[in-house]
Amino acid sequence: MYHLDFRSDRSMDLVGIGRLCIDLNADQFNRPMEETTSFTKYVGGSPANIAIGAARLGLKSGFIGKVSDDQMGRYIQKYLKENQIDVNGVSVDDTGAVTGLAFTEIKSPEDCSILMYRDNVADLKLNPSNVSEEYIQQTKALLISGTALAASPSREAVFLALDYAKKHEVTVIFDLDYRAYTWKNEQETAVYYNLAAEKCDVIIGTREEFDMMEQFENYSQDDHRTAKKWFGYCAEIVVIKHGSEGSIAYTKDGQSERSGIFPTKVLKTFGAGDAYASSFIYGLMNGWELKKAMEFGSASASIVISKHSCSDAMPTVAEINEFLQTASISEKQ
Ligand SMILES: Nc1ncnc2c1ncn2[C@@H]1O[C@H](COP(=O)(O)OP(=O)(O)O)[C@@H](O)[C@H]1O
Ligand SMILES: O=C(O)C[C@@H](O)[C@H](O)C(=O)COP(=O)(O)O
Repeated sequence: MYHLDFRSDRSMDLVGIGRLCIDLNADQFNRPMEETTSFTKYVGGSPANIAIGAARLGLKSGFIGKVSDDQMGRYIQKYLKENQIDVNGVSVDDTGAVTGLAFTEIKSPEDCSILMYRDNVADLKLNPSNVSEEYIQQTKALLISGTALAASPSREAVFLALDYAKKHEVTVIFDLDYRAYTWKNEQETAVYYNLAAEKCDVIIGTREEFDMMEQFENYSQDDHRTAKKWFGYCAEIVVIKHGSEGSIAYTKDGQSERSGIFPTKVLKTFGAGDAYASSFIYGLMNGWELKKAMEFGSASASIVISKHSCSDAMPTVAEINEFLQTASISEKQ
C-alpha cells in the first residue's frame, strides 16, 4: 500500500498560502445574477477554503496571506481565528488594496458561475518579505494554489515559500485552482504553473486545469501521460478530478485508483474541489490508503455542494462519517 511520508517533528500539519477573499453567494437560486437582490457573505478563496476545511477536520492549520486594512480584512482574520487557524502568517496590506470578491451565480444546480472582482486585491500584494522561513519550517505540508502565481509580488512570495519548503522537507501540495480572470493569457499561466508544479509532491487539478498547464505538450485528456510527466519531477501523487464523473489518482510507484462520486442534492457545484482537497489531504496525513482518502474527499465535496457556502459548509470528520453511513458511491461506467 502506497502512502505519502510527512515529517512528524512539526507543530503544524498544513499551511496554506494565497488567496483570502470574500464569497458573496446569491441568496436567490435558479436565476441569473442580474436578478439577484441579496447575497450572503462568507470567507472564500480556494486555499483559504482548503485550510478551513482541514482545520474543521482537526488538522493544525495555518495560513500565509495578505488581507485588506478594512472591515473585510478584519472579518477574514476573525473568522480564521474562530476556526482555529493560525494567523501569524497573515499580514495586513498598507497600500489601500481591497479584498477580492467572488460573486456566485446559481442559475441551476448544474449551471453555476463565479464573477470575481480582482482589481487591486490585497492577496496579490503578498510579497517575499511576508514569507517567514521559520513559519514554513514548522509545518508538515505547504498548500500552494495557482491563482497566487498570477501577479507579482505574490508570485515571488510563492516561489520563495516553495524554496523554503523544499529546504526543510515540507511536503508541497499544489491545488491548481485556475481562474482565467486573474491571468493575462494562458501561455503565461502555463509557464508559471509548470515552474511551480515541478517542485511539488502532490498535484491536484481538474482535467481542464492540467490541459491548460500542459498546453505546450498537448497531452489533452490523457490522465496517464499527465501523471507520468509530473513523476519525472518531484511529484509522488497526481490527482485528476473529473467533476461528476469522479476522480483518478496516480502514485509514483505505478499504482492508480479511481473514485466515484456520492450522488447528492446539488445546490451549487463550486466548492467541490476545495472540499475534496481538504479531506483528501486529511486522509493522506492519517496514512490512509489512496482510495479511502479519495472517497473521503468525494464525500466532503458532496456535502459542500449541497449547501450554500464553501468555507462555512466544510464538514467535520463526524459529519463526513455520518454521511458515509447512508451514502452510496456511484462509479463512472
Ligand atoms: N455533481 C456532483 N455530485 C457529486 N460529487 C461531485 C459533483 N461534482 C463534483 N463532485 C466531486 O467533487 C470533486 C471535485 O469536483 P470538480 O468539479 O472535479 O473540481 P473543482 O470543483 O475543483 O472544479 C469530484 O472529483 C467529485 O468527487
Ligand atoms: O477561490 C475563490 O476565490 C472562490 C472560492 O472562494 C469559491 O468558494 C469557489 O469558487 C470554490 O472553488 P472550487 O472549490 O474550486 O469549486
